[in-house]
Amino acid sequence: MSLSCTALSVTRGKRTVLSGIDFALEPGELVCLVGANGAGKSSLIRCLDGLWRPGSGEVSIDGKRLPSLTRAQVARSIAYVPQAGGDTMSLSVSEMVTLGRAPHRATDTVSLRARKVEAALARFALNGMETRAFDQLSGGERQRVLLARAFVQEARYLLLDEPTSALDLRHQLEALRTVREMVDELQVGALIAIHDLSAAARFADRLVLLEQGRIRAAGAWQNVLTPEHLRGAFGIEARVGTVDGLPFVIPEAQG
Ligand SMILES: Nc1ncnc2c1ncn2[C@@H]1O[C@H](COP(=O)(O)OP(=O)(O)OP(=O)(O)O)[C@@H](O)[C@H]1O
Repeated sequence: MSLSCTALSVTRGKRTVLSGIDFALEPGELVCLVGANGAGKSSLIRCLDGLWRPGSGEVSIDGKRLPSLTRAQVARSIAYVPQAGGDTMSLSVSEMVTLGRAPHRATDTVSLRARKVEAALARFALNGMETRAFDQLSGGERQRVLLARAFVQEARYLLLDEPTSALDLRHQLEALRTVREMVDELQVGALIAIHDLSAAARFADRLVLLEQGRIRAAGAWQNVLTPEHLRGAFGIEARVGTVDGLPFVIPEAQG
């Protein structure tokens, strides 16, 4: 079982945004997708969720090719959290999170749905905010609501596009820990596009580094976050190491 793509290429306008991507995400693993602005991280996530059709190549969910699946079928397998700011519906926090149960409408009882939503609100520290309007929340609060909505969806695969970019340090750590727990306890597969390389190395089983629409490197963080790859993909010199077993990446002062 996996969420996978083979020989995926995407063109937008005259621009090739992804080229020859082979990738598979398996249940029970957390993969971080890293790369410079415009490298193609969001584009790959949109293709894997079926929101964008690739120009060539194919995407499969557990062996079934994407164009043959309905949106409802995709939603039972994949929970997608877009970059912050994409969602501006004027619903309450509790209504937004409840939307995550839509794929289970046929089998949910009212009380089961309420219990699941309540558990998700608690997990993302949203208790007491249930009646607040989503579009009046701060960026970080919105991200937590969108994570709770993905959590309650109980999909096998999670696609998270920069889910922690607006979170403060504590909530960032808690959100990534929660995703790690979901991966370990519930055996979901999670793909997270993220700019924080230290956090990526800390929480992911493996990293995929994109550069101009191609995979430049993939594997254990020690093999991906090398001086050569960081220079090539980001144009920086960086110090990479561990402190008490926790990985860090610190850019050097540029001359
Ligand atoms: N709708 C579009 N039309 C044309 N080009 C697009 C479109 N969406 C994205 N692109 C281009 O595709 C490339 C990849 O964009 P993408 O958003 O996937 O990058 P990213 O790695 O997620 O970047 P960031 O870190 O800034 O979020 C960029 O050059 C971008 O300008």
